[in-house]
Amino acid sequence: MHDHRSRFLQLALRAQALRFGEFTLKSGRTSPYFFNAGRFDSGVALAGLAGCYADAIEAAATAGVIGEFDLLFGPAYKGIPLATALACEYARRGRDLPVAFNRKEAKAHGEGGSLIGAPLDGRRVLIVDDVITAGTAIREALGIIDQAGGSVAGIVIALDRQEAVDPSRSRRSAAQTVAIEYGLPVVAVASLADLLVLAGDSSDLAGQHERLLAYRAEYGSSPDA
Ligand SMILES: O=P(O)(O)OC[C@H]1O[C@H](OP(=O)(O)OP(=O)(O)O)[C@H](O)[C@@H]1O
Ligand SMILES: O=C(O)c1cc(=O)[nH]c(=O)[nH]1
Repeated sequence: MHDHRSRFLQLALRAQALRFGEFTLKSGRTSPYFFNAGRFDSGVALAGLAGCYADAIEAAATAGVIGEFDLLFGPAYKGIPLATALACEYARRGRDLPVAFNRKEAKAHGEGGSLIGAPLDGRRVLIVDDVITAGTAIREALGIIDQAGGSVAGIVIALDRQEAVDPSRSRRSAAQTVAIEYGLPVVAVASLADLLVLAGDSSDLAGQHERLLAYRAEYGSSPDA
């Protein structure tokens, strides 16, 4: 497993951002695990997470999976601190990248509108979000960026849950669907497959491994779908 993958999963477990139990997802599915990026709730935790994103992007760029981008966009809400922390990480690595994000409810006074930060017009935008399940949040972000005159260079997320959008019809995940439909690279720091490897190797997570496997058997995507 790539260093940034296992480092991210360990950080997420330590921050209790990765939890096991019974959780209702935005899609309505009941999941035995949940990734809550909001638990990266201190400067040190966010800096560690941002380092994992930056390393995953660098690995994808080296592999030729992702091209040039010149703005980071974080979809509300959890994408906002993630894109901001990643911009700070890039600054630490010597690159000053513009950053922008949206409001879920447009503001009617002051500067108004629903976009905050650097203008998107004419920019090659990298979307920075936490997790992809059914792809609803990512599709919304694609629409926002298009409307604002930006072009999307790719999407980076912390965790690809690798779930089939509609398992009764196909085993294609939301990440695969977005990649095919929009021709965009989707880079994940880690995926359900990585979590399964970790859970399979860890005596602490032995009890979770079976439940994760059962969930994947029911909803999991297939790499060649
Ligand atoms: O792929 P999807 O099925 O859309 O699910 C994943 C999205 O769901 C959550 O966002 P949510 O809209 O709950 O908002 P939040 O960032 O405000 O928590 C999460 O932060 C992802 O963005
Ligand atoms: O599908 C979701 O709604 C979802 C899954 C997950 O692991 N984390 C999250 O914030 N949302």
